Amino acid sequence: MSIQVESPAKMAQLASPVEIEGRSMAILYGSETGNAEEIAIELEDMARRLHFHTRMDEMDSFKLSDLLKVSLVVFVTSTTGQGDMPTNTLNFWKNLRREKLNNSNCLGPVKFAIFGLGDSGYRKFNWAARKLQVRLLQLGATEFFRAAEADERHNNGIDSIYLPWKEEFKAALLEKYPLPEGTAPIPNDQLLPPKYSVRVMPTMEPLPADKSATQSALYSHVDNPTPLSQRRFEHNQRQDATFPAWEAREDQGWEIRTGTPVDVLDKNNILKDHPSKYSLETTKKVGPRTPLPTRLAIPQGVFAKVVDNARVTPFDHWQDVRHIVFDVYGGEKLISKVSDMRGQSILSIYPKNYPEDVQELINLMGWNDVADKPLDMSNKPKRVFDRVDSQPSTLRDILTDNLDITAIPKRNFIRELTFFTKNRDEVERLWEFLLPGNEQEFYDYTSRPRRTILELLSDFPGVKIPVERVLDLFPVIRHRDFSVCNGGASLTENQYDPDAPNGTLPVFPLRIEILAALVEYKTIIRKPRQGLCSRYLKYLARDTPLTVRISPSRGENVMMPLPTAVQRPLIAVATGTGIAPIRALIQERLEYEVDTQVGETVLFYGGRNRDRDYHFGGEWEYIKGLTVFPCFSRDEKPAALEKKEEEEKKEGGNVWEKPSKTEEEENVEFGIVEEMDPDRGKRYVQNEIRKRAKEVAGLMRRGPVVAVCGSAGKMPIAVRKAFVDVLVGEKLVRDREEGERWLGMRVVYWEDTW
Ligand SMILES: Cc1cc2nc3c(=O)[nH]c(=O)nc-3n(C[C@H](O)[C@H](O)[C@H](O)COP(=O)(O)O)c2cc1C
Repeated sequence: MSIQVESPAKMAQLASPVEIEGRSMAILYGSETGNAEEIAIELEDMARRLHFHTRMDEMDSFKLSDLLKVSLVVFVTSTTGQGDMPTNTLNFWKNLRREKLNNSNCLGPVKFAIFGLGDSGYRKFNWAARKLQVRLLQLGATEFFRAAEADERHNNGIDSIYLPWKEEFKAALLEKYPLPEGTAPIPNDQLLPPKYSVRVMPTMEPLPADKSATQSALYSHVDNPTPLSQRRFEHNQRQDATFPAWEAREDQGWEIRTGTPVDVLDKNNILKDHPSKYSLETTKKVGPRTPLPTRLAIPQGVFAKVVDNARVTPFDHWQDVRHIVFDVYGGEKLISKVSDMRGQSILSIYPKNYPEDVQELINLMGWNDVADKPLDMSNKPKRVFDRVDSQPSTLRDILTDNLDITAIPKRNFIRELTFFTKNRDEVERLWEFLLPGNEQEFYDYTSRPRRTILELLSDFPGVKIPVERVLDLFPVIRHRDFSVCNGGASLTENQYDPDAPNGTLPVFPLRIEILAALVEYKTIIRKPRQGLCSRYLKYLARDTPLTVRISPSRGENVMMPLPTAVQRPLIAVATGTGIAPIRALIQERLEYEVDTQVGETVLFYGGRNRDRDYHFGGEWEYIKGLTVFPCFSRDEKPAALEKKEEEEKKEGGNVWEKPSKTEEEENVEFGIVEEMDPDRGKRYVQNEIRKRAKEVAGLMRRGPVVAVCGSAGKMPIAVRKAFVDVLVGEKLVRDREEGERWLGMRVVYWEDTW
């Protein structure tokens, strides 16, 4: 295939869309982890090439009245929670649902199209897109093109539906909005002008080379209270300053020990279901250099300081779960806001890239001369935050704080790279990934092994991205949300607010705790995979300052334990780190004990092994009115399991076994089928609920609050079925249908799963 390549030097000759009256498009997205945003970016690129004047933004940044100002609106939204709208659509959605708009036909002139992203493993498949579509039609808007519902479970994921939809959509646009004579669509192999503007300002001298090294060394340890981690702490001095020598040595370590690497990590839950295959065996003795603890000017952000960062799972356990404690300085306002959230709050953390990764990218791109000079960013994405110190950001700063250089590369990114290499072989190889019919190759190279942008760029050394394009090309780092796991507005001893001017009164910081399961695993790529946030949290040291955000639990069915709800019994079901919001709820209820009769609490906790993942298990016996039924799926047959894991190890851990059980058998074991014998399956929470039918039915009669937290997928479905089984079995209702109605009307049923 031969492709005409623009050399970077000729970048000024860009193909610009022409202005055509009555040809404008808004592309509005709702996204939690970036998939919908990525599609919105692609659709905008397509629309610009068809000479539409475009505006692409999160739904929440768009006013309802602005919908009337464009020729077309394309909505791209994922579904989150249990059929919920994504967080960055909630304001827009609230406005759209205002009662006074009913029957107003206020969106009469609006033409729209919707693309939904979902996962058919969830009961409410693509509900966000469906709800949005229904409401827009109710308000008089017209659907310009058929809606699509992409399913992540499809063979090629979202693309299976998206790619053909996009082609049809493009054809419909050209048909209904024909271009004037003499104007043709801009072909895909011509570069469009950048959307954002970045310019290196030549004035500032580069920072001294060792400045960042000295400062970050102060923060390069994990502070754990356990004796083992104490030993780690003592050894945790940087031993080798020249990346990547030390880490690379460590990485080779695990590969030699485990034999052949693993090549498949493409199924949900695979890591959890086959921990011995994918988890890393060693714990590193030396942590990498951590990013500078500079704080970011995040809107509604508050200042926080790390108080503790303790691993709560044993070191030889496959999963590193952290209990991380922060002091948050938000003053009276924050304290009252958190009290209002009543044990259901979310802490958002903004992770950063590590200095060695940033330096590697700078080397690869040849940016060493400009990396530490200030940038003029007159137009930048909203989520590119400045640092609090108000110095102009440098390229190194934004690569550290804002741009996700270790994300899995998406199609847009690869397509743009074709413009920035002079090497024709590279251009052809990059294009190969993008050609129709090559979706599998693209997936095998990117998502399957979880290859990062940085790794892709080192596979294509001819690619040199101009600094002016960085904001257009790299995805922006997304914050990660964690359920706060302590309740009550717990204040710590008075301290001085580090942000306040000298001489002001001491403040009481708010203590906020989270339980974070770090994502670390191996694939065919030699270097272990680590989530960006996991890596950041793993080495987050005591006293590290950072900016965080605290917000109420999302979703439309958030259950607030208001005083009346507190008097009801609570049936809590938690698996693994799902215990975090439940612990917060339990602690929050205790706050009411002084002047209210708090209802009793029953907790069904599900884990694998009592001695490995019974998070906070030691705390329960001290809580009045709480009964706990812990169940551990792997404690029952340790010998058999050990044997199986040994066998997996001998095979080198690289063979993806077909499940030995059929879906139906798995469902029986998992308690999803009706009328099963609770003693037949493993010790899962749903089986335990059936086993305790009498106690559960007793609580059900009293209109309890039911809270189910943990992994999404089969667990919440199985648990709900178990509750219905109990209602039927204990003759509270005649049949399952009535049981479902009971749960809907007589119980406050809250799910928080992920
Ligand atoms: C915590 C969580 C909850 C989800 N809930 C649903 C759901 O209720 N219905 C659905 O169809 N998909 C659900 N999904 C699947 C997402 O919609 C899907 O992964 C999508 O690609 C995410 O796109 P985003 O990155 O733009 O948010 C859920 C995914 C997660 C992680």
